[in-house]
Amino acid sequence: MTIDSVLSERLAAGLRDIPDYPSPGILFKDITPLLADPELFAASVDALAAAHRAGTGAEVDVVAGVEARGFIFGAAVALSLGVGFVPIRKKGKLPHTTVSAEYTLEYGTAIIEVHEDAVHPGQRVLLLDDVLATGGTAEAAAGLLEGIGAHVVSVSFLVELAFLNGRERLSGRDVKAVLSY
Ligand SMILES: O=P(O)(O)OC[C@H]1O[C@H](OP(=O)(O)OP(=O)(O)O)[C@H](O)[C@@H]1O
Ligand SMILES: Nc1ncnc2[nH]cnc12
Repeated sequence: MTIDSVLSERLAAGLRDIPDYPSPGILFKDITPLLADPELFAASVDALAAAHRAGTGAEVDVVAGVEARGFIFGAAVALSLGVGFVPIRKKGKLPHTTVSAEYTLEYGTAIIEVHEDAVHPGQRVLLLDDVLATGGTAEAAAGLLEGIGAHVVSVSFLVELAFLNGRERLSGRDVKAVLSY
C-alpha cells in the first residue's frame, strides 16, 4: 500500500454517507466527522495544500472559498499557503458592492456573491471547496471571480463525486481532488 493510499483511506474514514439528504436520491457526503478529528482535519488541509504545490506549481495570490463548507478548508489552506482568503457568500451576506451569479447544484439552486473589489486585476486565485458534485457551484464561483478580474489558476476539492461529471462543467480548468468516488 502506498503512502497516498494510506492517507486516502484515513481521510475517507472521516466521511459519512447520509442517504436521501437533503432530498430523496441524494447520497450526502458528510465531512463533520473529519472536521471533529484534529489529525484528520489537519491531514485534509495538508493534502489540499500539497496537491496544489505539486500541481502546476503556479503561485497563487489568494485562495477563494464558497460559503459555507468552502470557508472551512479554503481559509485553512490560505493560511497554509501564506496567502489571503476571499469569501464567496450566499446572497445578501456581503456588506459592500457585490457581483452575483445564480446557479444550480446537485440539490437545488442558489445565488452566490463576491465583493466587486475582492481581488486586484490579474490576481491569481486558487478556488477551493469541500465537494465537487455537478460542478454548478464551482463553475459559477470561477465565473464570478473572473468577472471581477481574477485569474483562476486552479480549482481544488477535498472530495469529487466523479459519477456526477462535475469536471465537464470545469473543462479547460486545472481541477484537482484529494478523494474521488
Ligand atoms: O458541484 P455542485 O453540485 O455545485 O455541489 C457542490 C456544492 O454543494 C455544497 O454546498 P451547499 O450549497 O450545499 O452549501 P453549504 O456549504 O452551505 O453546505 C458544497 O459545499 C459545494 O459548494
Ligand atoms: N452529495 C453531496 N454530498 C455533500 N455535499 C454535496 N454538495 C453537492 N452534492 C453533495
